[in-house]
Amino acid sequence: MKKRVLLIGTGLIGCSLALAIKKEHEAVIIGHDISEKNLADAKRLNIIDQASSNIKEEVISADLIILAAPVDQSEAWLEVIAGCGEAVKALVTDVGSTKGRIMESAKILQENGVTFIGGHPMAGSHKTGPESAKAHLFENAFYMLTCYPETPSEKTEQLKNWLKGTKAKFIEIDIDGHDWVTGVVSHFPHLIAASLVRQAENQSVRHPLVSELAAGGFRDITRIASSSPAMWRDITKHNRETLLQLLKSWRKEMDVVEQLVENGEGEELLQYFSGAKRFRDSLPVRSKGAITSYYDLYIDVIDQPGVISNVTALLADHHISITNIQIIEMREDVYGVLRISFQSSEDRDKASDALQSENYHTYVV
Ligand SMILES: NC(=O)C1=CN([C@@H]2O[C@H](COP(=O)(O)OP(=O)(O)OC[C@H]3O[C@@H](n4cnc5c(N)ncnc54)[C@H](O)[C@@H]3O)[C@@H](O)[C@H]2O)C=CC1
Ligand SMILES: O=C(O)C(=O)Cc1ccc(O)cc1
Repeated sequence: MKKRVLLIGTGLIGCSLALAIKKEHEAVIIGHDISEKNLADAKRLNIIDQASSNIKEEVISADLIILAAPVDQSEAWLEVIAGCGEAVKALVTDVGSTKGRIMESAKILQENGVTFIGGHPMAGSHKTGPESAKAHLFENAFYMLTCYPETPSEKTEQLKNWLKGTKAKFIEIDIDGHDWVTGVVSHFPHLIAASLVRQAENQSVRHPLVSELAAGGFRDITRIASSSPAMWRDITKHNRETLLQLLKSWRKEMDVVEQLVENGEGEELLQYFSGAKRFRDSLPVRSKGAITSYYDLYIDVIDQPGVISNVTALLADHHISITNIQIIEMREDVYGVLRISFQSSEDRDKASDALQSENYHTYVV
């Protein structure tokens, strides 16, 4: 008999996992969601095989349960699963960006002999829902796993086997370590990106050029501020302690910066920026990190009606999806530049080949 996977939350991450599981396993995937639309889209796109009709029965008959709703909601689902008692035989996991509270709440499953292993695939997008899901979303990305000291290692291996189609790099990490590291490299940068954008908005009333000039690089460094506010609300609530500690140390860092600016002493400033450059330049270039990278391709285009739709239609014909498109400069009869972002370097290379074969001039910066 085919194994049964119950996916609770048929959004971007849940559906991407479902697609990756389907590549490697002959399982039946049952979806459940409070959004009728997302559930229907997941079914229409053949990501799930069926929508759940009786959720308690599905919990009991599942071999694997994946909680892929926002972190606050996944906590509530743990209680529903615990309520099904010892009849539950599934291995249970989640995809939440934070682990402390989830792992604490999931302890109730142990009383029924049910294994819960926390999961966090460290890749995503600012898009949501099943239509943005991709089987290769997690390829080469880190996939953090958190266990209890008593979790049998064969259960962890079982989960990795279920998820092998993701082609992610699994890392087992302790719960506090997870929330600290992701706090530093993902959650805290999100707070700062949001506050930078709000600062620019506040200052834009003083000078209208602020918005104009915030295009380009400012948009790039604040890109993550455009991802789901509801998701980040929940992450911030769940990783509160880490974020408060990081805010304290950031304030100290800002005091140092303020002093440097006030002193205006060249050598001190040079040392500060050199230190930042040194550490940044030492970061691995080719591996994926906590914040999704986008792969940009630049295309020279002349301003003629329909040029953008020609480019996007060509890419659609080659089944290449784009994550963003921006015109950098375009005046009548003058060459402009289109910047198109892709989710992988493979997509970017395919796009470049397709466009060059139609005589477009493309380049990577
Ligand atoms: N978006 C990203 O880049 C990443 C997100 N995550 C985590 O993945 C989880 C899901 O995020 P996404 O897939 O990006 O969001 P999404 O918005 O695409 O999907 C979430 C889904 O959960 C459903 N949902 C909400 N409340 C529910 C409930 N009570 N019961 C059942 N379904 C419910 C929503 O209707 C939606 O279909 C979050 O916990 C997030 O922290 C982890 C890694 C990356
Ligand atoms: O939008 C982006 O670039 C991200 O940073 C995606 C992301 C969001 C939340 C996570 O827990 C992990 C990855």
